[in-house]
Amino acid sequence: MAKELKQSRAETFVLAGSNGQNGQQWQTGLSDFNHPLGPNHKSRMSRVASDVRLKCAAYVLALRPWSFSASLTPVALGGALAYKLEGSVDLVILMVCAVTVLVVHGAGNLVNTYYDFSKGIDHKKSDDRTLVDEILAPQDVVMFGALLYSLGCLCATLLYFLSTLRLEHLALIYFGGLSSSFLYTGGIGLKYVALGDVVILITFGPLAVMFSHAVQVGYLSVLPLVYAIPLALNTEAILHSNNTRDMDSDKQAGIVTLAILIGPTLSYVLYNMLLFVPYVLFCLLATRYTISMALPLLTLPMAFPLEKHFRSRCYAKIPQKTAKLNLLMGIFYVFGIILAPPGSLPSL
Ligand SMILES: CC(C)=CCC/C(C)=C/CC/C(C)=C/CC/C(C)=C/COP(=O)(O)OP(=O)(O)O
Ligand SMILES: Cc1cc(O)c2ccccc2c1O
Repeated sequence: MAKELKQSRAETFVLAGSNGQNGQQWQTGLSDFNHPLGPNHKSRMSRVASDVRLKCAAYVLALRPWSFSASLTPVALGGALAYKLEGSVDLVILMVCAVTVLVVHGAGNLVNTYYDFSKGIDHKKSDDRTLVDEILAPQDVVMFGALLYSLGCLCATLLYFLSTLRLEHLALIYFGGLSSSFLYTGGIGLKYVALGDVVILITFGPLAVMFSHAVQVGYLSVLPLVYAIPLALNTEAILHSNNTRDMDSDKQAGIVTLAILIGPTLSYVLYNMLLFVPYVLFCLLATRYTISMALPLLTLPMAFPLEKHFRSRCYAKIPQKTAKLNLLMGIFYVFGIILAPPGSLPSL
């Protein structure tokens, strides 16, 4: 009985997100009576189909796709740099690289879901309630995570055959990204000892941009590391707002994050720095090198309301809203690089 209740709660939760599917299900149910093999056959089929759909929706929700901009924009940036500074971009490599990074990021989110739940950090009011609300079982999350890591390794192997990058360099960056995604909450759990911010700054910034650039051009370069800085700072703003929001519950659970260490006032100062320093960098690039670097400044009007919400401690949807800003800033940054006149961008 309790199990049925939980399942129906999970179904309601998932269906609530699937715009207007209910009406369609009603229609399917009525047409069951006209099925040649009898009403039960079709209704069982449609129940199985709807179960599969619900399960798939639950898996997608568990990945927390709102955060995917954080891994897609550095891949696009690495590709744009390769195109602009080296004159080449292979769209197949770009796509495979995007899938590789996305899949490792998704797996990292699942590892985070599993360990936060097993350590009692996620609770009824948490953002991530996949396991708390029993939408999926812990074993489902483990299996899905393992599947994504395997898919990531398959994609990395494909990249080895598509790109001229040396195996040792490809493996170094790929397994660096993979182990960061696991160790963020798994194993030693870097997030729980205030090192999560460093992991995010490195993996979603220099590492991912360098990976995307290297598979395009076939060698490692320090240039992508420099270009990654503005975007990495903005991505870290997503995590820092997340950790500031969760400060009290994280403290209660006995873990330490940077937000807990510095307290709410300095957290506000840090959030502002992470939010606005990239704009200062874009201003410098636009005035000293090329005006196309001013394109990301178009997102500035989105940043001010975020600062205001943070100041008034309305943290509720700040990580998701910062992720939206991150996506737009990344897109404009990439276009700024693509549209820059030849030879106008800073190179080392
Ligand atoms: C270079 C290559 C090949 C891959 C890099 C791929 C990436 C970007 C991996 C990073 C994976 C990673 C560290 C994921 C963790 C994601 C994360 C920050 C989850 C949020 O954790 P919490 O701070 O617990 O947030 P919630 O409170 O919302 O659960
Ligand atoms: C779920 C989640 C939550 C976050 O706060 C993130 C912040 C930066 C990068 C990725 C993030 C993420 O995947």
